[in-house]
Amino acid sequence: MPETPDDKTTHFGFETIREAEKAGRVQGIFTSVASRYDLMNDLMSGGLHRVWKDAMIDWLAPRPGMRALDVAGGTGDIAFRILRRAPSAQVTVLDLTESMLVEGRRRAEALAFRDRLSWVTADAMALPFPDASFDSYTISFGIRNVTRPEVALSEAFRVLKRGGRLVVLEFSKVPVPLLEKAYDAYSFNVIPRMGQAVAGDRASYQYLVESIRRFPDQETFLRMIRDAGFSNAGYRNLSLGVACLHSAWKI
Ligand SMILES: C[S@@+](CC[C@H](N)C(=O)[O-])C[C@H]1O[C@@H](n2cnc3c(N)ncnc32)[C@H](O)[C@@H]1O
Repeated sequence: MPETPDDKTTHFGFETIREAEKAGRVQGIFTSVASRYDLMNDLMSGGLHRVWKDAMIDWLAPRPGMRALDVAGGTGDIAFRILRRAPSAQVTVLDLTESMLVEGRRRAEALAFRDRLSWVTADAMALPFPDASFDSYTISFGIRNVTRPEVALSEAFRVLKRGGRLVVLEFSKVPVPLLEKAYDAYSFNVIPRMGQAVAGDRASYQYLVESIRRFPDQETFLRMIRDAGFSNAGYRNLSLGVACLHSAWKI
């Protein structure tokens, strides 16, 4: 029997669900965690997410006056870092979850460059921008939540100008078996409990660790980036592969 769009399935953590349900479920998770999101990031990663995000910006090397798009930009961490390096840039922060952007706008109120930010609620799979609109496209800890990452990547390619740059920060695979075991033990035993204790929400953090396990490894994701049309693609592991930066160009 032919597959209809409604029959298509995807993963929500370790659960198999219909594709059409995923965005709503993901939105529910991030609506629930929005007010504790930044605190939980520091607690879960021991502050390491800041080092990884700084490494992302180092590799991106923001330029004065650039037009930057930060997809799944949440509470603004990447956008703020771009503007600290290049205060004359224009940064659009796009996210599926309005509550995450509300937190981001609240954080931005105290910042000198707040007028250089714009905030857009939309899905990474259907960007509300014309072709060739941006010099850079960043997505940090967002792509694994998207229902069809390959669609998000082709949208990234479409909205970038020629010469534009893609940089993706995401959790990845630790290639050392013993370390991977220790990391798994921490992820599955500690993080959901921490989520319960700090944010009163175990299920969202269980989803977080499961979604990390399901995301493609470094080489597979590199192929997906090339398949979307990008050139000069490469990656750098961070903290032994716990996280990874992928970079590529539209030429
Ligand atoms: C783990 S947070 C990352 C936030 C921020 N980029 C950071 O690094 O701190 C993931 C974000 O992805 C957003 N998101 C998930 N699916 C999305 C989609 N399809 N399109 C746009 N944003 C999405 C969520 O709403 C959430 O704000």
